[in-house]
Parts: sequence; C-alpha cells; structure tokens
Amino acid sequence: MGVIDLIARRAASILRVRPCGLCSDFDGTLSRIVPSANQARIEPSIRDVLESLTGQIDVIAIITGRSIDDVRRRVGLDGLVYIGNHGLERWEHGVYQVDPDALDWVPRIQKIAEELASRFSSPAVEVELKALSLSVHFRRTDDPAAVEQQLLGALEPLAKQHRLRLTRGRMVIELRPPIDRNKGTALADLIERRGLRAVVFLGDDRTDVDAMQMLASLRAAGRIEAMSIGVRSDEAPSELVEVADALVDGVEGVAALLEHLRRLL
Ligand SMILES: O=P(O)(O)OC[C@H]1O[C@H](O[C@H]2O[C@H](CO)[C@@H](O)[C@H](O)[C@H]2O)[C@H](O)[C@@H](O)[C@@H]1O
Repeated sequence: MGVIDLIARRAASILRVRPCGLCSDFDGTLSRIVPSANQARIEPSIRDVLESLTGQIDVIAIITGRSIDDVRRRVGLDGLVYIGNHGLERWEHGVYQVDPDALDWVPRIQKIAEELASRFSSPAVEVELKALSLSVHFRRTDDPAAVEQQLLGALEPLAKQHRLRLTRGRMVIELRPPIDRNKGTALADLIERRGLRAVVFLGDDRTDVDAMQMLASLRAAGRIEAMSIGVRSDEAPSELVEVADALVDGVEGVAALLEHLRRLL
C-alpha cells in the first residue's frame, strides 16, 4: 500500500464522521504555482473530484488569500463554501458576507496599491489588489531574494504608518487590515456555524499553518476529528512541514489523494 493510499484511508475514516468538512487552500494546493497570479487555474482533475464529492461530504470549502470573486471564477463550482481574503469575506449558499470592519480599509488599501504600482513599475513586480487586502508578487523578478528585501524595505514602513498587517507567502508579501482574522479563525467559525464534527484540511503555505494549528487545538480539546495535509514543495515553510499530520508532493499529490478519497467514500 502506497503513502497516498494510507493518507487517503485515514482522511476517509475522518470524513465518515458526520457532519464533516473537506477544506482546502487554493494556490499551490488545488492550483499549480504559476509565474503570474492571473494565470492560476484549478487543476481540472481536482475540480472533477470536488464536483463529484459535493453531496457526499457535508461541506467542501476553499479558504484562500484570494478575493472571493477571483477564486469563485477560477473554481466555478457553486456547491462549495468560499472564504476569501484570509477569512475577511465568505460566500455560502449564494450569500456573500464581509467583515464590516474590513470595509473601512478598502479606500486606504486601494490608494496604497496604486502608490506601490507606480513606485515598483517593473512588470516583474505585480501588485494584486483584492479590495480588502493587497499582494505584492515578485516571482517573476530575476533575483527574487534581493527584490524581496527591497520590497520589505518599502512595505514595512508603509504597514506601520497605516497600521496594516504585513504577512509573507510564496514569493509574495501581503498587506492586510489589522483585524484578528486568519484561516484558523475562519475555519473555527465554519466548524461552529455548520456543526462540523470532522475536518480534513489541505494547504501549502504559511497562512495555512493557522488553520492547521486551529484544527490541532480543537482536536486536542476533543471537539472534532481532524487531519491536516501539507503540500510539499521547494518553497514549503518549515512550520507547515512540522504542523501537518501528513504530507503529499505538490498539486499532483493532492490530485492523486483526492482521487483515492473519491473511490473510498
Ligand atoms: O491562500 P492561497 O489560496 O494559497 O492564496 C495565497 C496567495 O496565492 C496567490 O499567489 C500565489 O500563487 C500565484 C499563482 O500561482 C503565484 O504566482 C504567487 O507567487 C503565489 O504567492 C494569489 O495571487 C494571492 O492573492 C494569494 O494571497
């Protein structure tokens, strides 16, 4: 029996406890990492599996740093729950909800995005405005490590000046409102709202560690059955590898795992 098969069997046993949820990050987990944010697309075989699991699993949720509009367009499945901007907004049963405190930050974030776009006019630095937050990408630069330092030099004072949170991900720096929301709190809310007793979560990056830690603490408190599956890559942060209950290799590993899961459930 292969590793993927063992992980799938464990995940399937958790998802037999009802009500259950299968929750996942998007970029680097369901979608391969590509040079530009706008080129990302869900892996077609993963989309098929998620579509066929809808109805068999009580809640399938995508919890992402992207905006809801963006990720819904890229996934294109209406039966899912979408949680965007690292937990500041959600779309569930066709209803969109946003953290009202986050709305106050929209004009300021837009202004900062415009400022950054003119300051870093190289086409290799991409400023992605997501209404409630913004991302500055440097994957396409010739020397990402050096550009990251330059960007941090500019973004750290800006974050301080505007009281924004600065977070880092895979060749990206993000500015977010100073609101105590992250993928962990978003997942805890979802568990509470939908009365979930079992959750499997998949993710590849630092912001996913919040969700994995939240699951670990709810499991330790005896509240839920849970399993965190990390996606291994050259860019995987060490905290993800430490906190995940199991690891699969890249988006291909996720696709293989979900296909196994479909057969087992
Ligand atoms: O929480 P996630 O769903 O993983 O979103 C995190 C960020 O992902 C996107 O950026 C990442 O993917 C890009 C496309 O593959 C890649 O070019 C970039 O280097 C990655 O950081 C997205 O653009 C961001 O808005 C998300 O916050």
